[in-house]
Amino acid sequence: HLKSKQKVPQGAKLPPGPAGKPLIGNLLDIPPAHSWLRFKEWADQYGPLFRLSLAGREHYVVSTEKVANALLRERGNIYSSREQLPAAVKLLGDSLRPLFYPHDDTFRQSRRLMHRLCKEGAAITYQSTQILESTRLLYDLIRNPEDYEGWLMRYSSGLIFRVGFGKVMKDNDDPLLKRLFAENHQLERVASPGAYLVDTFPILMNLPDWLAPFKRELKALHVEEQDIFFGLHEDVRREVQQGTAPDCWQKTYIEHAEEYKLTTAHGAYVVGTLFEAGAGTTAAAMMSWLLCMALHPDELRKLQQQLDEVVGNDRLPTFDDLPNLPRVRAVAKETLRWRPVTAGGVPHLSEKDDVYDGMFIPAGTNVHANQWAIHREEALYPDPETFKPDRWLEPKYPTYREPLTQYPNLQNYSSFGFGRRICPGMHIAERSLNILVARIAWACDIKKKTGSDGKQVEVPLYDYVSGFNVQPKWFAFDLSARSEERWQVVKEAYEWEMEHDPLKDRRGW
Ligand code: HEM
Repeated sequence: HLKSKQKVPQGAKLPPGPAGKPLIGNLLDIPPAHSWLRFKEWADQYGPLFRLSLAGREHYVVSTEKVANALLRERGNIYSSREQLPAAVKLLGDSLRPLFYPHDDTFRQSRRLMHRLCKEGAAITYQSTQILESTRLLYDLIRNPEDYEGWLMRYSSGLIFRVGFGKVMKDNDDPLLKRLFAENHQLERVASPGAYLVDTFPILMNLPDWLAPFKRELKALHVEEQDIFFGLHEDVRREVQQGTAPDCWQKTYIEHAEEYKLTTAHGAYVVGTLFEAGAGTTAAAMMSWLLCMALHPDELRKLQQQLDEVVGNDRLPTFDDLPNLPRVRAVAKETLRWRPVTAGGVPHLSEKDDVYDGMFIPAGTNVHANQWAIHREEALYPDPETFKPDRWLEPKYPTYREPLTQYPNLQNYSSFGFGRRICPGMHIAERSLNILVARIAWACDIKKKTGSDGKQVEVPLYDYVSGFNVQPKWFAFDLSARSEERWQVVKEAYEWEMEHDPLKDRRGW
């Protein structure tokens, strides 16, 4: 049903775009990494909706919030599918259903389950876990700032470990965590179109296994993924039977399974997906925030000033402080604008022929909402290359909104996608980013390093890893407690949290 009639209707035309080569189209014009930068240049040249053709497949790139909302949100009945990569689908088949077929009941039930676990009312109940894990983060970050990537990963995955499975992550070299990340890394590779040649040339799929090593690789990958998710699910199921399971997503699912018409494998997969989608993204956003602070000491100072006024010197910020900390929320929001985590957007697939603003969009088009460009639209974000939290705080900017006790917030922000596919973890992510920004800025100074020659060691503006989650490559900067008193506050909070940890007897240390 995805086949377009491919005839451009009368009065409409195809959108503009760079000219391609015969057969392969624009395939070779797309840089293998950081493609959103090239896409932004093309948007400047061709406008907010331009067309690429990749080996016979249509890829349209959207570069303003207006067009993204008009298509992906307002016409969500057409634009809510995902491309089913032939390599993945042929080999993995049914197990991908929860996330791929928007008109299939499995998809609806999966999103319903995710909503139950992650909606705002639920997210509020995870705040105490965010307080606990953020206190652990501070305690270790101050003692060993060089390993900031590891501590942020432990925070974001440790949070989901606790609320998702009732398990505690000890260190950032937890063996299960390593397995999950190795797996996640592979999955991102498989999920990026073109990673497997077979997605570009489906005919390769017909090769026998011995000529097609990628087939074995994919199968092994999926077996490992199922194995991990199923293992976690089984652990919780056993505990539910024994009456010892702590409250967690798996337990909620197991106890209410009959309300969701999902197979056990799909249910386990849905909860596993929340982990896969939520851990790396949150950590990546915070790595970019550290970069922003190292680059903008004046912004960190303003942030600390507000924190000192609202919170004082004697205690760490809590969730109750956040309505009074608009600058914390503005800084988090501006970080996601300036260095978006899913920079090129997560593509949606259209399922019906459509016309927008006189331009024809055939069924089966991959629509990319390029956040890098969306967040740099001059009219909305004047001086877009400048990191400027004030644009969310001062009435003279187009993005300002009243009242400051509520705005800025991250709800419906383009960073979290659009319409029926909008990030279900948004409420949890928003709380994580806000509380981490508040607590790290309250407790720590962040600045560029001074080299042995007495000069500042520069921090690169944009030296990012290539991959699905966009995070700065490890960089050198100084982080330390703002004072001995504040370090004492952190230590005491840490001891209190460890003592009152509801999963204390499950920690194993
Ligand atoms: C800073 C943190 C995060 C960012 C920037 C982010 C961003 C996104 C984006 C852009 C999408 C695609 C939306 C679309 O297709 O229109 C997405 C999907 C998703 N996110 Fe997040 N996310 C974050 C954190 C989280 C967390 C904490 C969770 C889980 C607790 C989560 C779970 C998911 C899931 C399961 C999907 C797939 C939804 C679907 O395809 O239907 N995310 N996220």
